[in-house]
This record gives sequence, structure tokens and C-alpha cells, in this order.
Amino acid sequence: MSKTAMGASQKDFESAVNQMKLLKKDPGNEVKLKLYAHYKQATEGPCNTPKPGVFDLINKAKWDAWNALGNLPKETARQNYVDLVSGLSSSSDSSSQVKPEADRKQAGYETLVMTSEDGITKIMLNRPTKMNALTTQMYQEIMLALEAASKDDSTITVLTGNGSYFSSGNDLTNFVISPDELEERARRGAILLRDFVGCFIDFPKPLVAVVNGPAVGISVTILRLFDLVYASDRATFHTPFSHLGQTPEACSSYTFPSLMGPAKAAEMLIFGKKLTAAEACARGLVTEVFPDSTFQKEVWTRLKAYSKLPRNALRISKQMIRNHEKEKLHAINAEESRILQERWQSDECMNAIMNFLSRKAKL
Ligand SMILES: CCCC/C=C/CC(=O)SCCNC(=O)CCNC(=O)[C@H](O)C(C)(C)COP(=O)(O)OP(=O)(O)OC[C@H]1O[C@@H](n2cnc3c(N)ncnc32)[C@H](O)[C@@H]1OP(=O)(O)O
Repeated sequence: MSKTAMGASQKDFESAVNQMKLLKKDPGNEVKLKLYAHYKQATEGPCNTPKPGVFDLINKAKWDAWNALGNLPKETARQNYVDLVSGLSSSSDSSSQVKPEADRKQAGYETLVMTSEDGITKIMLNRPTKMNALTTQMYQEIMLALEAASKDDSTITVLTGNGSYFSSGNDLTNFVISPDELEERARRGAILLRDFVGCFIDFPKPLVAVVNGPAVGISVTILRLFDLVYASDRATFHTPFSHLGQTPEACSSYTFPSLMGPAKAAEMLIFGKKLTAAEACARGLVTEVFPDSTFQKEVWTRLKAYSKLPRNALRISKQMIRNHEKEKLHAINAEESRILQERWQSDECMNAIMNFLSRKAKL
């Protein structure tokens, strides 16, 4: 089965299983349980063995982890297992099997492609088979990439997506955890979210979103923290937070009403109305919409011209526009992250995510 059609192939999976055997550093119990659960789900399907007794602690923890995956499809479990091992291998010295040159991403990023050319640093989300859904690793890599871009000698920084989507938002498998991990994971998720959004609030240079296709969730709300948002006319903008038992993030509870008025913001953030690119442009979320057939050519020509403008003048002007709001945005970001930490532990949220994972619900 090809990787493009169904995520990780059986060969990728077997290679990940072999890679695990070579791992020298113990990844810790939490990760080992997650690997175990996804391995069992990928090879045997949903957990249907009797629950071990309460004193059989190790086997009970393993059973809980596997059982928590519910009806997660085998293919998804296989892909998650491969993603997990790939994350471990990249941070371990046993990642001895160096990838072939052509396959290696620049500067050690696993989930992004980062390039710098003509005064423009481009950060491209690179999980096209998963619609660029944002994993924990990806949030971390984006923060690292932004940090590097803020210090390099480029004039403009661009975020875009590889493939048909800009991004489908938070990777819902981030929530695939056993119930006893939930509180701690929600706490860590809130810190990750606050730090991630904080990097955008503080980013010192002109930041441009090249929205190549549909955007969902946090990949929409974060756009108001960019200086320019160029969208293909194929792009859509969807924030289905209530459907997921969740609430707005990336300061959108403040920035969207101030941008488009509370009534239009409510339509998106409370009721999950999906906007076309033209509608998003009319509401001020998008700077300009281009026909998909000429999108890349027109946008990059424009950006290359902008990148020749005096670097410091651009940076200082951006900071003058943004500095008034910065403190307020950080406070809102902290509050939204705190509220989401609670939401992620709610039945409403867990049910919505299990429905997506078991393919009962899609946007
Ligand atoms: C720590 C910080 C937390 C910040 C919180 C942010 C909140 C949000 O971002 S909420 C938004 C969450 N996103 C979603 O609810 C989108 C869920 N995805 C979908 O509804 C659909 O996948 C789609 C409408 C985006 C695309 O549908 P389509 O039929 O075209 O393609 P699929 O076959 O569904 O997708 C291909 C492949 O990609 C996987 N995938 C896509 N999006 C996600 C996602 N957000 N999380 C996890 N996985 C996703 C999908 O499962 C498919 O995988 P398989 O091929 O392995 O089945």
C-alpha cells in the first residue's frame, strides 16, 4: 500500500519496529506505553482482551493504553507508531541509519521544510498526507524555526503548507492518551499552546502567511498575528471549536471581534461557520486572494519585491504597529490556554475527538 494513499506503509511500520530495537536511550514509560498501544492497535486492532487485575500494575497500564485507542483504525495506529519512532530516533544517538541526502530535511526539522533565499525565510508545514495537522513535535519545531528566522539575515518570514491543505489544525491524535494521563497532558498542552502563540505575538520581523489551501482551527486563528495573509481562492477558513467541545485560542477571542465585529466573530468562533477566501478577505482576516492557478507565482513575485525593501525600516514599522497590543495579547493568550486546559479534560471534548478518530465525524 502506498504511503501517499494510506499514511505509513507496512514497510515503514516494519522499519520503525526494527528501529525501536536499536534505540539505545530509554524513552520513558509514557512513551513506551504509547508505542505499545499503537503497535497492538496496528497489528491486532481494537483491544478485546480481558482487563488485567488491579494488582497486575504493568499489564493493566498496557491494557489501559491500548484500550484508550478505542476504534482507532489500524492504518492510523500504524502511522502514529511510525511518527512516534521517527520523533524518538531524531533525538537519539542510535539514529545511526542516516537518511539518504535527498530525503533529509534542512536543519534537522522532521515535520517542516525550512529554506532561506532572496531575503525570505520560508517555513513549510510538511505532513501533506495528514493535511499538515499539527503534532506536538510540529508545534515545537515551528517555535524553533521562528526563533531561527527571527535571528537570521532574511527580511521576511513566510509560513505555508505543503500539499493541498494549509493545515487541518491541531492533530487530534495528540489527545490519544490513557485517562490517567489526561490531567497532566492537558496541563502540558496548555503550556505548549501558550508558548507557541507567544512566539507569534513576539515575532519581530514581517510575518506572512501563504495560505495555499484550506485552514482549520488554530491555523486560522493564528492568522490575525501575521502581518500579511495571502490566500489561494481554494482556501477555506474553518474554526469548529464548539463541534470539538473546545474554545477559541491564539488570541482570537479578542482579535476576531475587534477585526470583524462581535456578530461576525461569533458566527465563526461559536458556531463554526466555514468561510471562503473571499469572505475571509471581506472580514479583514485575509489581505488578498489569488486564483489558485497563479497563486504561487503571483505571491512569490510580490514577496521577492517586498524583501528588497530596507530591512530595518520594515522591522521597526511592524513593531510600531504591533507593540500597542502585545501585553494585552499575552494576557489573553494565557487565559485562553487556561480555559482550554479545562476543556480538553471535558467529556464534550473527549467524545468529539473519539468520534473523529473512529471516523464517525468529520468536518
Ligand atoms: C497544543 C495546542 C492545541 C491547539 C488547539 C487547536 C484547536 C484546533 O486546531 S481545532 C481543529 C482540529 N482539526 C480538525 O478538527 C480537523 C479534523 N480533520 C478533518 O475533519 C478532516 O481530516 C479534513 C476535513 C481536514 C480533511 O478531510 P479529507 O476527507 O479531505 O481528508 P482525510 O482523509 O480526513 O484526512 C487525510 C488524513 O489526515 C488525517 N487528518 C487530517 N486532519 C487531521 C487532524 N486535525 N488530526 C489528526 N489527523 C488528521 C486524517 O485522519 C487522515 O489520516 P489517515 O489517512 O491516516 O486516515
